[in-house]
Amino acid sequence: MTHLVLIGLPGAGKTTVGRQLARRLQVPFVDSDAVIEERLGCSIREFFEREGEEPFRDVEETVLDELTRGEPCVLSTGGGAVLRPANRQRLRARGRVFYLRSTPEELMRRLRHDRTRPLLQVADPLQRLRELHALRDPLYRETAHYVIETGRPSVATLVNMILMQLELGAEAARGATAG
Ligand SMILES: Nc1ncnc2c1ncn2[C@@H]1O[C@H](COP(=O)(O)OP(=O)(O)O)[C@@H](O)[C@H]1O
Ligand SMILES: O=C(O)C1=C[C@@H](OP(=O)(O)O)[C@@H](O)[C@H](O)C1
Ligand SMILES: [Mg+2]
Repeated sequence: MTHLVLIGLPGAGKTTVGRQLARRLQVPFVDSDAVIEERLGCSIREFFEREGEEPFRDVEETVLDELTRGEPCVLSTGGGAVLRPANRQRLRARGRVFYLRSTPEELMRRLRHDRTRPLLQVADPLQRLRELHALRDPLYRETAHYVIETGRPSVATLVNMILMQLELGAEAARGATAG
């Protein structure tokens, strides 16, 4: 078992799907944002407002490095985990990475009433999600081993889709060894 890493924009379902996936596999679940908040002693939103984005990214890089060296787990990341090249390389090299992909419109529907996402506390959050999508979609794709479209499927179906991809990957590896 290696680290199973979930990446994607805010609202993609990284935390929700990750928790269920870990339960199904009976492995530990870690959300890097929760670890960061514990370390900061305050919410990410408060830290963003007080210190700005770069100090947050520094802590995020350290935490992601530590977690991907540690015990294998399902690791749900924050939406900006792919911004730094070092993070992209480490996540891809140390785990199997799943990009939970969605449209900005669907993400907006999910996060309409959510006030915990610092990057979306702007006058036009849908426009912000569109910008983030345009900027980051190539970075998520570069980092991921698998892309999972999350528009319609329920959380339980998404978990099954991920498990199926893992099983197919394991079969292909067995076939390569046998052949
Ligand atoms: N596949 C899905 N279908 C419908 N709602 C979802 C789905 N995945 C997540 N959600 C909902 O969207 C919101 C954001 O999910 P969350 O797991 O916090 O996303 P992330 O960690 O990627 O930012 C939550 O209210 C969650 O219940
Ligand atoms: O997209 C981003 O840059 C961020 C996403 C957040 O996590 P979620 O993707 O779980 O909202 C959190 O890490 C921080 O607010 C920054
Ligand atoms: Mg999350």
